[in-house]
Amino acid sequence: MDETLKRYRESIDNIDAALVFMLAERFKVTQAVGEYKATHDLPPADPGREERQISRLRQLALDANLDPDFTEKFLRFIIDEVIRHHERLREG
Ligand SMILES: O=C(O)C(=O)C[C@]1(C(=O)O)C=C[C@@H](O)C=C1
Repeated sequence: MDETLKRYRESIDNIDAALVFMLAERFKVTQAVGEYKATHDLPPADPGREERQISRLRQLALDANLDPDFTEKFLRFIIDEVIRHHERLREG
């Protein structure tokens, strides 16, 4: 394979691995949050918190030259999955 393309792909593979590890850590914490919410009778979703997260990350994306709409969609996708996990924990 072309050496340049091979080097780019090695870098992509490292970045993808880091993303998986970071997501695994995030879901570890949100699992604990879900258990806390379920035992303290707190609602699975907190729309105010989500609004603040999205607004903050949109700004960070702009600073980093990343598409803020893409960033919001990505975060929304993750948070929606977290809320589904929280709902399952609440149902027991
Ligand atoms: O911070 C919380 O309360 C969470 O449950 C975590 C989290 C998130 O994944 O960031 C998920 C659901 C809430 O609506 C807000 C944020």
